[in-house]
Amino acid sequence: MTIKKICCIGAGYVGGPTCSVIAYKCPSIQVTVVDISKERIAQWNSDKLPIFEPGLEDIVKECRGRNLHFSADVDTGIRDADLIIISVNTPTKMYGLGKGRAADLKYIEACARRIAEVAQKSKIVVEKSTVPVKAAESITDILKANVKPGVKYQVLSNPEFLAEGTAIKDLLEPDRVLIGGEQSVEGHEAVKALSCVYQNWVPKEKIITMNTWSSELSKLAANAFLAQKISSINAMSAVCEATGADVNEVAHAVGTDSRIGNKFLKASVGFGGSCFQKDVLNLVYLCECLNLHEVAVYWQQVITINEYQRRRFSNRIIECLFNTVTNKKIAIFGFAFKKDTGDTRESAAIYVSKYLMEEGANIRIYDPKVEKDQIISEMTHPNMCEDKERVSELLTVCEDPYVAAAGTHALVICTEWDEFVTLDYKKIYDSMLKPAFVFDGRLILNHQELIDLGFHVETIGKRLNRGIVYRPASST
Ligand SMILES: NC(=O)C1=CN([C@@H]2O[C@H](COP(=O)(O)OP(=O)(O)OC[C@H]3O[C@@H](n4cnc5c(N)ncnc54)[C@H](O)[C@@H]3O)[C@@H](O)[C@H]2O)C=CC1
Ligand SMILES: O=C(O)[C@H]1O[C@H](OP(=O)(O)OP(=O)(O)OC[C@H]2O[C@@H](n3ccc(=O)[nH]c3=O)[C@H](O)[C@@H]2O)[C@H](O)[C@@H](O)[C@@H]1O
Repeated sequence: MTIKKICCIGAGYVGGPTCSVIAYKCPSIQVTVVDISKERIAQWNSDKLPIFEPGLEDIVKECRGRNLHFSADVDTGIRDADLIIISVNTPTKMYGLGKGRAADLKYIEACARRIAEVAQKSKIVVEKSTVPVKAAESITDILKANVKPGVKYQVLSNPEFLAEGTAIKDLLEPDRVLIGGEQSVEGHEAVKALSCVYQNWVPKEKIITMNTWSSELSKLAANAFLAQKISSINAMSAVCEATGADVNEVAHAVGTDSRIGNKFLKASVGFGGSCFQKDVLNLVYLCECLNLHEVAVYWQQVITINEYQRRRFSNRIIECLFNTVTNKKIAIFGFAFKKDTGDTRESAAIYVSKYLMEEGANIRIYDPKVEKDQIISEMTHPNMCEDKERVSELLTVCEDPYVAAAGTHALVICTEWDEFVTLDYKKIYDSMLKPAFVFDGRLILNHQELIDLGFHVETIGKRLNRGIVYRPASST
């Protein structure tokens, strides 16, 4: 079977970039990305794309209108396609059975029901969203229970491994593409058809095929291993601070062992993003449902350490600021969950800001890519705050880092944006209240330079405390 038309349901961080790259690399395939959100589709069709991702705009501009289309007409997209990619959100369930841990599959189910309702010819349905093991079976059950005469479905698992901020590079040069399918002749044919799409730019040896359940579990396992690596180094950072060891040196020593590898060993204020926490919790819930208590407890600890790290860092800020931040002004540099993205989902900055505001601090947030409305919506989300008015009293969003820092007691780095490294810290120091504190939650700044300027510097996994040196602005 040759794929000529692809429809992707879900024009989000995954659906948008993934299908843009498919359209870019496969000019003979017509790719339509559909979404129930008319607003999101309008943004994809505009000059200001709904997501910031280096390299994305150029690809969209080249392909849009040629073989890449964004449409709010979900039914037509489904009806015309040979292959449908489901790329809708699978957030953690916030109610009912499995609340706070299980993945909410209601959007996936809605897609399956819509496909069954409108499809008039056979289709390959590709599960790209991250799901618990056996979700493909549920999709198959829904499709088969509502099948029309002459229509056949094959459901494949094809999880996505892109990381935000590097999505286009990850999609153009993936470490691997994973395709799981039914172990039958029809299943193998469907796997082959999807594999042929990828072979337009991905070397064949990088396309790994396996059974559906292995593929679904591999995605959860990959994210759990990555998150576990960060929690491991963050746990070590606490030991470093208590002993005088330096977490960067420890990470370097550990990471040069090729069996361990040097990636994902950067200690931080804690991992954020829409997926690590959600997917590890999803795995924990799966293990609990399978009666694998010890395994569930093991993976839960990855989340516990992450929460501990965010709390530990925030507590250190309070302790250093003479055990009270009430009415103090604190600048937060960076609100995105990592650099090169405007995404703020589960960002550590949200938690640090929340903890400090709970203590009565005035928070001044600056992020080069996150809009004011987005920051306010995160900080006033019902899960985050009980008193919206209090938040608006204590929170200021600034469009300039120097304005954000001026007149504050402390500066807190929450995101590793490159521009934070090259700011004029002399100018910042001069504009701050003294003693002026810097809390580097990303280990990106030149600490010695800051200390020489007169700052009191605190960071993760390293003791820099030389006592508080007060230097009036004029003497530096
Ligand atoms: N964000 C990331 O970096 C990665 C995400 N994933 C997984 O990919 C999936 C999608 O994630 P994101 O793209 O970040 O989500 P997102 O929230 O950015 O986008 C999902 C889109 O699906 C749309 N949608 C929901 N139900 C729909 C329906 N019934 N019909 C049409 N459209 C519908 C929503 O309106 C939304 O625009 C999730 O399962 C996630 O775990 C996997 C790898 C990376
Ligand atoms: O399933 C997903 O959604 C994706 O989740 C992550 O991608 P992403 O969350 O976009 O970004 P990462 O680069 O993994 O960073 C996640 C968080 O960990 C933090 N991090 C990362 C690496 C590190 O060494 N230390 C560290 O604190 C980052 O700052 C960020 O807050 C995975 O890297 C992707 O492979 C996966 O596809």
